Amino acid sequence: MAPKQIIEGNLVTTEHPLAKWNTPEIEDRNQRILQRPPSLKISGMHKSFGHDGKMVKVLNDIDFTAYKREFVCVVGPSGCGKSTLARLIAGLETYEEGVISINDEVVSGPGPDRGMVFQSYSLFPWLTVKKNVMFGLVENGMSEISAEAEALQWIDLVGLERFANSYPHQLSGGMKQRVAIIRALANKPKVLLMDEPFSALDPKNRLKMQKYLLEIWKNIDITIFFITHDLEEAIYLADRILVLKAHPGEVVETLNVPLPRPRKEDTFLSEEFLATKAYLESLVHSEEEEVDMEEKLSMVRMVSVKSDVPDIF
Ligand SMILES: Nc1ncnc2c1ncn2[C@@H]1O[C@H](COP(=O)(O)OP(=O)(O)OP(=O)(O)O)[C@@H](O)[C@H]1O
Repeated sequence: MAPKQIIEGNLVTTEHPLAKWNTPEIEDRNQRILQRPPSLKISGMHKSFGHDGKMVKVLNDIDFTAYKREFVCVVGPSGCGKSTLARLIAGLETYEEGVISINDEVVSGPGPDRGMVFQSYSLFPWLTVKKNVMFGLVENGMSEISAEAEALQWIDLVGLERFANSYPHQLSGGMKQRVAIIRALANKPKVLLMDEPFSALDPKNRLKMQKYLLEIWKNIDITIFFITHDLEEAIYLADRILVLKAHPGEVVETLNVPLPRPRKEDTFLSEEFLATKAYLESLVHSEEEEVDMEEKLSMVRMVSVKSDVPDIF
């Protein structure tokens, strides 16, 4: 969907397709977010990986700033570098050019200012829920007694008090992800990086977890950088959505979500929600079709190289 051109007299301006949903209240909220101190800053960042002896650029000139207590979702076609971006911010990968900083401190490796939650439940299976949450606290020098008291408060917050002494295999997927979230949050990171954390859950539990996360986020001082394939999830959760394209991964748009908060279940049915989804689909899926076509063409090229195998299709 291209921005609409508006012609007034001799003046030609372009209006964003979602402009009509950007009410003064939403604009005001967005402006207030942009005035907060930057929490995560990515400037001129480039990342390449070696493939078949050649370096292939995966992320190209990424510039993005997330502000304190902002909820940012990242969407884009498969392979556009979403997970790589999360790993770079986490300090698990190195990059060739540019700078990533958290609260003005340059990232040079993993650190306690960033918490991580991934799709696979990364809990220690040999530790109880309580010990899993206590783990990082004790590692960071807290006494066992204080860490236990702190862990129990977090466990309470997500309604798992009855399961404090259970092991991960005794929990449902949603419960495990709640533990993974509080385990990351207990260390009081500035930024919580979440890579498709709910994609293994069924739709009902996924919605429940999205609500939990919004509730937790509302109550603590944390910036969330959340990667998802699910456009509805991104719209429901985010203040802003970072849209990437693939080959190489580049920023297509940073979209202010034109939806008021608090968001409820009927948010999913609102006109502005549906308009935002249609707009994002036009950005992400046209990209995906292009990628598919490129893959199909390269397969055609592969089979068309003089083959002795008879064509059976
Ligand atoms: N360690 C690695 N070594 C080589 N190439 C890699 C490595 N990690 C990622 N890539 C490549 O980088 C590109 C981006 O991968 P990445 O997993 O970041 O994309 P994504 O957008 O998260 O994909 P998806 O949505 O399918 O999870 C892909 O082409 C992938 O093959």
